[in-house]
Amino acid sequence: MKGVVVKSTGSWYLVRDAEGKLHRARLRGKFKLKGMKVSNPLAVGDRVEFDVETTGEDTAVIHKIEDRENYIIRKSTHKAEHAHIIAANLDQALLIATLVSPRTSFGFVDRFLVTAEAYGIPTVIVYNKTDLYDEDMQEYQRQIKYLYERIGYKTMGVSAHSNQGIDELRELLHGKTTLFSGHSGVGKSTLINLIVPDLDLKTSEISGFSDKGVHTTTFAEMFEIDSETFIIDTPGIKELGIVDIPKKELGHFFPEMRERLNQCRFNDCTHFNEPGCAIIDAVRKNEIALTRYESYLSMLHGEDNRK
Ligand SMILES: Nc1nc2c(ncn2[C@@H]2O[C@H](COP(=O)(O)OP(=O)(O)OP(=O)(O)O)[C@@H](O)[C@H]2O)c(=O)[nH]1
Ligand SMILES: [Zn+2]
Repeated sequence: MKGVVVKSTGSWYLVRDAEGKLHRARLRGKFKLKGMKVSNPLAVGDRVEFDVETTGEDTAVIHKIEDRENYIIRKSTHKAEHAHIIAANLDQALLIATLVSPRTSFGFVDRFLVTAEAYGIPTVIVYNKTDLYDEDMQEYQRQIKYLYERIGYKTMGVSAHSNQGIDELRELLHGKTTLFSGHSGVGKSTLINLIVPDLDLKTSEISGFSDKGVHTTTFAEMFEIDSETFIIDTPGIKELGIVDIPKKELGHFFPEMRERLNQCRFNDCTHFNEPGCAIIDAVRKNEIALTRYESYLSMLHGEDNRK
């Protein structure tokens, strides 16, 4: 039978078959993945082939993993040189952000978008909590929308509290497997609860304490909206995992820079202070947003502005 992994604890898996039935499964023997050092052979979203049998508590045995269209990884907590696959075969990622309580920085948004570009995952930026935005903030949000849509990222405003934009959000998800990401407190759980029927995710009141270390053992999970629409939630993982991008390639992951890279005087231009740089020129002419260029420089210089 064929199925999709909807939950992975590392030792056993929950697999959804084509009819929507769930099977508790384990992996047959040892699996080696081509060319990758990973601490977990199988992740949420993986498409597998399995046999139904009864072996103790488990009712299925997975014997084949299909090649992944894409995947996101983080460094393994166990072995430094190993990667841990968080989720696989994503159609899109939603970056949930807010302008207030807590405000999401451009640095975080841009870093997320760069990682998504590197993984090849289309991203939509969703500003939640619009019910809290006053007129100035609404205007600010329109500017942000313009800024990001100009470079190809769909941006929308929603409110889980007043239901604004929720129908449009449902439409966006339909027929796709979508990863929900964003800082703690932006309203991921509240939105997922609103969208997935019969689900009761714990939503937390924002406290003054940071959640360092609390979530580190939680695993990604896939929720079914209907037979062809799924949401993947990654508790405690605010970013899109890790990618190592060489400095001289960083510009390729900014769409508005990508299209201008061949216009720089020097082939190996880092767009920092080189003469004849088409990127710096475009920033001066306001064709590239200053906040985007600032995010680029901060990533180029290895600053961590994820906070
Ligand atoms: N005003 C307003 N508050 C919201 C909205 N959506 C969520 N909240 C509140 O924001 C707080 C955090 O929401 P959660 O859904 O727990 O946020 P989360 O992103 O899942 O946070 P973690 O579980 O820590 O990752 C809660 O108090 C929610 O009630 C909204 O649209 N408007
Ligand atoms: Zn340049």
